[in-house]
Amino acid sequence: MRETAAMEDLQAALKDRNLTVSTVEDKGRCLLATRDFYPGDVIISQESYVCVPNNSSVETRCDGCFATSKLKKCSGCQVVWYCGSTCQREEWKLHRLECEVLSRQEKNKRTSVTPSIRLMVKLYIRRKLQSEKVIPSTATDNYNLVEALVAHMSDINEEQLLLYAQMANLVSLILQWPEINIKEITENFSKFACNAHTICDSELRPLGTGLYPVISIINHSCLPNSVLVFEGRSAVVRAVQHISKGSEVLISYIETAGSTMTRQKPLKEQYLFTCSCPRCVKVGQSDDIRESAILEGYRCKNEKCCGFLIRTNDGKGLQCQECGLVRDMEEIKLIATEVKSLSEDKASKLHTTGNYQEAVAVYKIIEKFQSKLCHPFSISLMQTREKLLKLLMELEHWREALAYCKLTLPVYQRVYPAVHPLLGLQYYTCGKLEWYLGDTEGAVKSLTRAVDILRITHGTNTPFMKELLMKLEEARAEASYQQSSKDK
Ligand SMILES: C[S@@+](CC[C@H](N)C(=O)[O-])C[C@H]1O[C@@H](n2cnc3c(N)ncnc32)[C@H](O)[C@@H]1O
Repeated sequence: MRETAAMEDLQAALKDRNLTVSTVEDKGRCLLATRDFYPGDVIISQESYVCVPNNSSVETRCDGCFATSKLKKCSGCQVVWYCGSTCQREEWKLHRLECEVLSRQEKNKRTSVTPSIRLMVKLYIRRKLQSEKVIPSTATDNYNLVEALVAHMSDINEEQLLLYAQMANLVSLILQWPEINIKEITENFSKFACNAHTICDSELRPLGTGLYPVISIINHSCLPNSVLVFEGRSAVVRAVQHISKGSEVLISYIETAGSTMTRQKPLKEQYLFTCSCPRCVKVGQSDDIRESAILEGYRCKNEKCCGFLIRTNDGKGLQCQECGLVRDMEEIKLIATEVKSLSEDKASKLHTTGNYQEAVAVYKIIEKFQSKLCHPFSISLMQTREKLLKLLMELEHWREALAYCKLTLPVYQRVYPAVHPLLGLQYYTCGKLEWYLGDTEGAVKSLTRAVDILRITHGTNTPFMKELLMKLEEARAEASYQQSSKDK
């Protein structure tokens, strides 16, 4: 009864936004558009029901705004950090109770309060405060919406279930509420796994985790018509394609650059479904096999040939489908083992310990090996170049960074649709580097491309977008000044 009323309230609230919740075979609930939406339109935005920053022993963030500087620990619980009194005050209604329960824990046990445990503790505190009317509830902000989320309890494996049960016990020990239901907390951990969202900044760097129960009604597609971005802690879904009235709103839950098998793995493991979007239904078809071999396979022995390779019938080699040359499997394995050991044992350790110069040297060796091993459009080669780009930017080696950025762009253009935030952000990086290096014409081109994409995915009102638009204006003004000087 209570759920029906909550659902009716939600439908009424969504009606004003030209949306409705429906159900679709094999997917469960879904969000439908009741009018046409166009690229850049905000479909829905929502504040989190609860959220936590990704605090760890190496990095801490403010609980209110996720900032990393000028942080002070809450003097009560010594667990939660704030950047100042504004954030602390805004969070106090909820943190007051949390502070109380965390302070009861022995000091050394407080370190076991991981972000997921905190998220659950906060969920229960918010539910309590809403039921006691200390915090107001609305049609889009109430615990009934959390109750309606899918949990997939019958689909998760024993090991996972045991882990959730142990975590639920810990939450119960922290809260020490007599009415607490461990089975329900276990189920809520399972709900977090397939419904919570990673909160990112405008450049898609992860900051925290949040539960947005209305946004969680949106299903996945590897070729989505919408994108989820965050403005501070608010989740905003924008159309990236024309969505006609009656169509389902779809976002992507995963990194969509990758073969069908690569994409299906996390969807199956974390979200417990087999995707049948227009990209996934092509699995096993010749186009799909070709694309997988290009993105995740090896390059032709002839360095001038861009063909893709398929395993020979005897399994001893890989044959180029363009020129017919066969590459020996043993030779491939040898290089692949070298790359693996360099990446895992050396490069990433150097990177995480801040030895950027040495990390660059090792990643350059890896890149050389991968260039011999992988197809020019290979995703792993692109990821190595992406790491080199980031490291070189840290080291302020702008020219080299730009060269790597330019090498990644053709792969970005191939693996992402024309309007994708990561493609827009890569053009932005390219434009900034060109601008620093005095290539005004190049900067205008790249920044224009970045704006064309990011104004659709990110809107135009955030500080991030305002800065990008200002940079483009400056670059354009400089370009026209240079042109007029040439004309004189
Ligand atoms: C965030 S929820 C989305 C809303 C969900 N359909 C519901 O009924 O609440 C994620 C879950 O929805 C289902 N789902 C999402 N996208 C799907 C898709 N493309 N095909 C099949 N199931 C999907 C899966 O069960 C997944 O674990």
